[in-house]
Amino acid sequence: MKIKEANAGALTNFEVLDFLRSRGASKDPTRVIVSIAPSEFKVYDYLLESPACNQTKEQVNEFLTRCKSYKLAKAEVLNIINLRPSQLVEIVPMIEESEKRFGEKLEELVNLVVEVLPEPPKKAVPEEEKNEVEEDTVDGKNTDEDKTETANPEQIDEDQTETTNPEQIDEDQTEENEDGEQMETKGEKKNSLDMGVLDKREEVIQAWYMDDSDEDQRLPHHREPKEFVSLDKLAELGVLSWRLDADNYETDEELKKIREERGYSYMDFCEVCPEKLPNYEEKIKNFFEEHLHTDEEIRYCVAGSGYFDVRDHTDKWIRVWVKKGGMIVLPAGIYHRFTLDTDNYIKAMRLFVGDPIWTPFNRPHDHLPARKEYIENFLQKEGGGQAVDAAA
Ligand SMILES: CSCCC(=O)/C(O)=C/O
Ligand SMILES: [Fe+2]
Ligand code: NI
Repeated sequence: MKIKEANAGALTNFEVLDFLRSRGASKDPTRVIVSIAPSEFKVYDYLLESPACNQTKEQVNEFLTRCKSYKLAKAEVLNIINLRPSQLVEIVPMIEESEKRFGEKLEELVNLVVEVLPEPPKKAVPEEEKNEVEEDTVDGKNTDEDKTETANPEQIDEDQTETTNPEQIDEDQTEENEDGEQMETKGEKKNSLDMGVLDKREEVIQAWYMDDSDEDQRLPHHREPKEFVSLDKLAELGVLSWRLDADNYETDEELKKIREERGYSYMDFCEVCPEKLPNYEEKIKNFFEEHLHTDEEIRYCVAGSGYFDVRDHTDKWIRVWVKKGGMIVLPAGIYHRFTLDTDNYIKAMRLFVGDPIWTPFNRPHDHLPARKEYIENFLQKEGGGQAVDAAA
């Protein structure tokens, strides 16, 4: 993460801590190997004792999404995430005219904070200081009204279905993609509060590990507690994702660029619902049979939503929820399946390199070159975890 524009907006303490960790900051007492300045280590040590220490990107995203209905100011959201108020007396000083604006809903907001954001680390307070601390703070936490508790991050400068309207674009226009297909457009909004989520894709694409229940496939099937999977983790499995402007897909330059770079010359739409999809019941059943394709499966959700389930390195199911604006690429050879969610509707743009082949190869189909290549490229890579022999 590079901060290119100072004062572009404040980051949450969690983001600063995440950044420092990504650069190698750890509790390792020697602190000589990593290229972190002593002043940055001070920030790191401070943050380790703050609520940011136990937060995850998924939790912060969930909070950012769920607190939107309260129409809080950015500074208010920032303070809430950084300080994690767990009682009314703690949240009141963080919100301007809290009583007038929220009344009883303030309690709801506190409940949301407590539900979504984890408890901060317990401070080891020396006996003799205990009384003093209790006098100055509410519940052991500083609630100074004027203070926006951020770690001043600007200063860290570092360097087979029915189709409609099939379309074929000229394949010669396409170029080999070098890398960076996952990159966000440069010069966009830079911080989580502006974006509403830490990664704008995560507003329309979320992933989590599934439970083992046999209940209705259209239910979310979260584990208890929820175990979210980041989009970066999905990319390690070869699952790429973008957030695009689904209301303007005809003219969307970003989509055009992706299609050109990746050679997606073919395009059509697939609407999954009983009224629009012939042999609906049979198709729904087939989509949910675990299978692979010998080419990428590219789906861009332009309306509705649905679940694409993919297997991870250890053969566990990850559920990828794709909503309007979310586009994903499942690599050739990955075992996966698809189901509608309880809203029972999706309209997806299907893209393909050249003439489309939709054939699903139901598991097991491990002898196929596409499967072998997938294992080699994604499951046997360093840090890729235990590769799975699906034939077993
Ligand atoms: C939303 S597109 C229908 C699902 C599909 O085409 C497929 O291949 C799932 O694996
Ligand atoms: Fe598929
Ligand atoms: Ni398919």
